[in-house]
Amino acid sequence: IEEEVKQSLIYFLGQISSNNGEVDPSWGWNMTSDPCKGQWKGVTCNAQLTSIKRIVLDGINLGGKFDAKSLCTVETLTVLSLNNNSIVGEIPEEIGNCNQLTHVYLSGNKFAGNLPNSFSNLNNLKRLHIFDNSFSGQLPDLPQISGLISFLAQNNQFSGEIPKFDFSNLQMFNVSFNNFSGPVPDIKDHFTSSSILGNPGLCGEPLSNSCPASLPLSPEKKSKGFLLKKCLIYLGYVVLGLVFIAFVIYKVVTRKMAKKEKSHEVLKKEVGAEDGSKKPSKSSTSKSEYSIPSTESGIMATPLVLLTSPMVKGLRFEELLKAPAELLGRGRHGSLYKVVLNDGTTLAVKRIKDWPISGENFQSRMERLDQVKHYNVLPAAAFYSSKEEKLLVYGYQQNGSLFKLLHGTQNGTKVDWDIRLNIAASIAEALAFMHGKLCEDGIAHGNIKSPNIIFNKNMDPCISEYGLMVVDNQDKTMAQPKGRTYNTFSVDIYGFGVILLELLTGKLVQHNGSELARWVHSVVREEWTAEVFDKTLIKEGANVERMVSLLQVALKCINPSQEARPNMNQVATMINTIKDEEESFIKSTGSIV
Ligand SMILES: Nc1ncnc2c1ncn2[C@@H]1O[C@H](COP(=O)(O)OP(=O)(O)OP(=O)(O)O)[C@@H](O)[C@H]1O
Repeated sequence: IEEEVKQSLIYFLGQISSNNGEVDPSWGWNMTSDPCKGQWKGVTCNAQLTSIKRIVLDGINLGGKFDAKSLCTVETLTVLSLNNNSIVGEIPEEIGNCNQLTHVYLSGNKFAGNLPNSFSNLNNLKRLHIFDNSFSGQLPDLPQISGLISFLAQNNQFSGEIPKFDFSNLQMFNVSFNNFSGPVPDIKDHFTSSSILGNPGLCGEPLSNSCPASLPLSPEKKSKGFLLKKCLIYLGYVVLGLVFIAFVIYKVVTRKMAKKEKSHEVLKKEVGAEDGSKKPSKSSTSKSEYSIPSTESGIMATPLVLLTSPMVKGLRFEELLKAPAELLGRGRHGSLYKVVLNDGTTLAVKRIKDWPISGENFQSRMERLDQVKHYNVLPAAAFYSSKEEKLLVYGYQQNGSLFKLLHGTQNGTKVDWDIRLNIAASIAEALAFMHGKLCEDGIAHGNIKSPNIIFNKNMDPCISEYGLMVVDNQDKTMAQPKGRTYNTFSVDIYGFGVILLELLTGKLVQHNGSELARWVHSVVREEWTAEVFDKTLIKEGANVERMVSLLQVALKCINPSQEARPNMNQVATMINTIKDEEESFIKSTGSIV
């Protein structure tokens, strides 16, 4: 664990313990001990002891303030539990930086003020329990967090309307005894009135006081409203007119520019043809023989497009092509190179050939993908596109892939059940998030498999190459009725199901997983289910019931009929339930947390 992280956490504990920053020495939080080796009270880490996952400091008389900035230097924190203390003051906006948090338990304290808006950015959050405090003001946009399954905020002073949660996804919900007002949202199929009681300003079913019918407008108000409406309509016409004029100007200018560029390109081509040494092509001698070979004439039809990652700031295409490159793999769709830049930055560059996608479509696809970020999805840092090839630039991740972890020869690496379940849950969450955000754009991953799950510097799993493949014929799974269009999203779900099978059986995947799927089906049919699981899991004493539950999720995902497969949100919820069961089991046996 980095020194900076330790220092920040010790500061956090000092602030939250009391007002004078003192830390109880018997809790072991000091610079000379390791938070992950059981020496820091209430801290637990991942199985490799490389990153902090949980901080649980319930009922130990903490009476200071909550310093989110120092806490959130721990990027990997998933569980924060500070129930039943006397913590005072507000929760700062910086809590939004702890974006790995899945469980936040702050009940029974003296927290006051608003719940910051940044809470709605915690898109991995599942359980938020803040009851028995003095929070006030309106709630942030919590319904934006699609995976939230439990929200308990009773006995506070929250006001305003109750946000429009998707109550069918919530397992627990309680906002009773606050100052909420307005109509009660439609909870009746999911929760009883006890979830909303004690809010004098609320009205409507299932409460006994019905909401007042909206009052008719007075004539004066009516005419004012009419005038306003008229003004807005005229304003709308003016804006539309302006947009149209701007569009025409834009078209004329871009057409002129395109003409100019074309002639420029032709000129460049001619120069290139005259002077072969200027071509950064395969045969070029000016370049290291290990650099990325280019199949093209060397004319850069389009420049390298840099996305929002700071890693490639100011990088030029020539520099990328000239840098020493090592071929890491040659897949079905292209090759992957490890490239080291002059300043030591290490990149992974994927070169895709013959992708029948127009430059414009490719560009807008990449730009859209750049807007959708998830901690467990590796973002592209830059791209290059020409007719013949596309290059995608990522940060190089040195910790290998899931394929390597499961089937590699790293001697003695123990991939226990806890690690496997956490990998499954993180990937499911990330894929559900991406599917949700990119559903309308029709951009699925297209090639989900264990070599495309790679580990970042914290050893957390990341999905790589999202959206790089438009699914082709070979990727289609079997037994689809003829003429039916393929849904790339459900191809991802099949791919994810095969990854689950790999995690459970430890077996290698061949032929798109169809053989492994057949074998698993045959064993399960014969009711030898336990035979399916990886022997190391059985030896470790992993809970067979929960392994069977995960196997059932896998079998649902690889259902030959696309329509019968669950969507990624449902898959993530099922796996999270298994994980929750595992966590409460661990809690009840007292081994962790
Ligand atoms: N950003 C990265 N950093 C480090 N290693 C990576 C990165 N991206 C992919 N890899 C690893 O490099 C290897 C080769 O990747 P490549 O994309 O060529 O293989 P592939 O995904 O099997 O091919 P294809 O997708 O074309 O079928 C894989 O084992 C993968 O785990």
